[in-house]
Amino acid sequence: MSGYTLLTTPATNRDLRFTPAERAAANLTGLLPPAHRTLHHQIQHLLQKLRASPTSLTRYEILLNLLARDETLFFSAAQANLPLLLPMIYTPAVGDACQNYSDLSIPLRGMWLPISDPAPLRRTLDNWPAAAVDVIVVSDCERILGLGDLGANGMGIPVGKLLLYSACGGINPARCLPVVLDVGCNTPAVRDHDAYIGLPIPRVTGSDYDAFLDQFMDAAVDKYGPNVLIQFEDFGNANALRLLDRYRDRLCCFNDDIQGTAGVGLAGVLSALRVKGVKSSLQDHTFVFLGAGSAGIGIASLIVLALVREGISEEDARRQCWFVDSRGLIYKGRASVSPAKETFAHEASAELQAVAPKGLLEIVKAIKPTALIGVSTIRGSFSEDIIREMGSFNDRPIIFALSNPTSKAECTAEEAYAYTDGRAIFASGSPFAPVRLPGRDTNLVPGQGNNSYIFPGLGLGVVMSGARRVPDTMFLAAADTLSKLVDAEQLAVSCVYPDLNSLMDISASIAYAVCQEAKRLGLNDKNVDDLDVKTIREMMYEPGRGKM
Ligand SMILES: NC(=O)C1=CN([C@@H]2O[C@H](COP(=O)(O)OP(=O)(O)OC[C@H]3O[C@@H](n4cnc5c(N)ncnc54)[C@H](OP(=O)(O)O)[C@@H]3O)[C@@H](O)[C@H]2O)C=CC1
Ligand SMILES: CC(=O)C(=O)O
Ligand SMILES: [Mg+2]
Repeated sequence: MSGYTLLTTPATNRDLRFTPAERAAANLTGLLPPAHRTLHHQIQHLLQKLRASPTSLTRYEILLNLLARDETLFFSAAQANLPLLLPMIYTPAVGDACQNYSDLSIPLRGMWLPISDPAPLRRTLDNWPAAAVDVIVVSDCERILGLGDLGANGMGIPVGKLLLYSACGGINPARCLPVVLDVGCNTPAVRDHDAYIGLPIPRVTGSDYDAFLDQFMDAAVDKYGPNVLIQFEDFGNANALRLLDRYRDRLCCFNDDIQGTAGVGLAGVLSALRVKGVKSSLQDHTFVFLGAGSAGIGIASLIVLALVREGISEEDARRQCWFVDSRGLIYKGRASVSPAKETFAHEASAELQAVAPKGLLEIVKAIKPTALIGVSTIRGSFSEDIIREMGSFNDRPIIFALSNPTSKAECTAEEAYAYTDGRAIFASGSPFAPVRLPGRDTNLVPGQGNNSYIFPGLGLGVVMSGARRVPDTMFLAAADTLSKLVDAEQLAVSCVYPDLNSLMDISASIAYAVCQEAKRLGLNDKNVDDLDVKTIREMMYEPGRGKM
């Protein structure tokens, strides 16, 4: 490749970094101004521009435009500055981006597949430029973060997840495919907006929806082979678990909101057990989940798997997890309990049944959980009195406000710490800054309990091992690995996740654990015997090195 093509191909463009000799050799003379810049200089300039940029949307535009022009600069900057850039391309900014998608000045990226298109999906997939794809992130955008149904505007999520696959998980961006299955949108304000980019129809459901999903899964496997990893993302509650159950034993797929979140949730809990002052066994804990959807049921199911591994019966393990949904506490015999919720519907005394519809405070008083996990999308639902109540019978209450984006978090880090005199072990789905309580001389550091700690490394392990399926035990292995990477320094400031700066290394460790699990289960189509963490780390995509 040379000349104009070299400059206009994002993967090869090195912009003002081309040296005079390279410019002469590649017919670039005259196509670039005379100045020469180093990568370091350009990263610093980018960071300056981002810091001066006024809103999350303008920063998102800067970054997505850069990505479409110069992948080396984009991923080099991202990999070297993950704590700064992640919130700009992922949560919380990606929520703003999806809510304003049709007004953004960014190049379109990914494939939108409308259910109304009569062309076979298999043929449409041929329009994607890459012949080989390792990972597909697909959404029907019915539940974008905690923001609801955003229809085709939800593309920011598959795109953002795949940027993390490359920036944190070392998968070559050329081998990633973001997909929106456009089956309509049930949010009138989105659908009826005159600039809406998707199908302006109510959501298609039932057998037509299922047939479309089947067609997509078949087309993806036919085009990219049985080892292509398909990640379901931000499907609504009525479909998420159902689709996972439909495909998980047939294809190489997982649901990130159920299983990825489970991995990060369990890892946070395991780390919390190591924070000074907390009882050291999972068996001693009682969990109350606010929200009984994909994320909550996913986390609880993996906690159950971890407890069963410790020798607890599955039934007893489930009894350690209680759920509260929009109708109150779930218990055996309550009305409106779906099969997934039924698994965690326990016998409840008459007193507890009486408390069930009264709200979270009364439920917390009655159950006295050691851990309160928020996956409800309801900002402020962990109110001051609830947090204080958690602190009244726990030395170190575990309080995870995992709903995204920040505007949907059940409470802030500051609230969790302030109302427990700094005793809360807090984590949140979107980032919060460290908190210094009055009169203290050290910060408390909230960990980011986000599945971004899990899916990049998990996907990398699946790709490297050629695993044909993605069983739950891979998420157990990922959670164990993630938790073990939290060091004493982090635990001392109540942080239950490792430093975000080390996400590439974390992903290498998780990938190794996943490869070993694939081998243990006989699922690996590739030989993993020669892989260790160091080898995996060296194979991961970094701009200019890119062995993956
Ligand atoms: N940190 C992370 O890594 C992740 C965070 N999340 C976040 O978690 C949140 C939930 O996601 P997900 O589980 O997939 O969503 P779902 O739509 O599957 O589930 C939402 C749940 O919240 C419940 N809920 C809604 N309103 C209330 C209320 N007022 N009180 C109690 N419960 C309520 C719903 O109740 P009902 O069943 O009665 O309708 C439902 O059970 C989102 O904000 C998402 O961004 C999700 C995945 C990963
Ligand atoms: C993080 C994530 O996957 C979500 O909030 O949906
Ligand atoms: Mg999600």
